[in-house]
Amino acid sequence: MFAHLRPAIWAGWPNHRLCANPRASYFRSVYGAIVTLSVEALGIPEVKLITPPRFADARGYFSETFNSANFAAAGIDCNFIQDNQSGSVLVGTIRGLHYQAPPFAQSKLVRVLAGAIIDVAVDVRRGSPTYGQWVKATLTAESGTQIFVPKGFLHGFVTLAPDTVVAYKVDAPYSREHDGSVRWNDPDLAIDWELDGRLPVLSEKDEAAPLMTDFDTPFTV
Ligand SMILES: Cc1cn([C@H]2C[C@H](O)[C@@H](COP(=O)(O)OP(=O)(O)O[C@H]3O[C@@H](C)C(=O)[C@@H](O)[C@H]3O)O2)c(=O)[nH]c1=O
Repeated sequence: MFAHLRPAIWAGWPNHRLCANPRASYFRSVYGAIVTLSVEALGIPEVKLITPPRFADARGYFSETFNSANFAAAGIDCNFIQDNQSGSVLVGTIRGLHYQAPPFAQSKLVRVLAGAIIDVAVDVRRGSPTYGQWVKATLTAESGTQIFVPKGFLHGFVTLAPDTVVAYKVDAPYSREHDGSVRWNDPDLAIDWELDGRLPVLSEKDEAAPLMTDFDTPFTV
């Protein structure tokens, strides 16, 4: 009699990256929903890929996109104090590579509300064994996957779909005086933005950002 309320398996599942990771901590309920917070370390282990559970039913789904206790238990213990959102009209819009210097350094928890991005985090912690290395992950509104970028990393993304909306939490307030950037196409970083020959859409600030060789990082491990 309640067949119309029977949960549907969430169409955004599976996320192939997590399926491929035998250490990922997830399982499915009898209804097919993912019921644990999944946290996967990326190539630089301080950067995490996170998939919160989604509970699907005939209406759609419900998801706790952030729960401070559950995230802290999974190792992401930040006091997020500001929520940001940006909308990018065109495919191939790049925002980045950005940071805020101490004492306004920010950890970021990034997700996509509409469309899709490739998100990039670059380690710029002086003395880090992975200094100058970067990781990237595809985030989509459909999958609900998030990326955690700690302090000491440059952050940027490229949009893969028109009208992409990105939301992120930060644990320090915006400070124009501490805002900094490094050039998105720095030759030493050589980030593959997967632009397929397209020219990116950039802000004037990002177009004129300094190269890594001229960047005196304010971060140490
Ligand atoms: C980031 C930020 C910007 N602004 C203002 C400043 C400016 O007038 C306008 C646009 O700022 P931007 O050009 O820096 O916006 P954007 O290029 O989207 O900057 C963002 O890029 C991504 C990749 C990040 O990681 C973020 O931390 C942030 O740096 O918004 C705030 O008022 N508060 C904020 O927290």
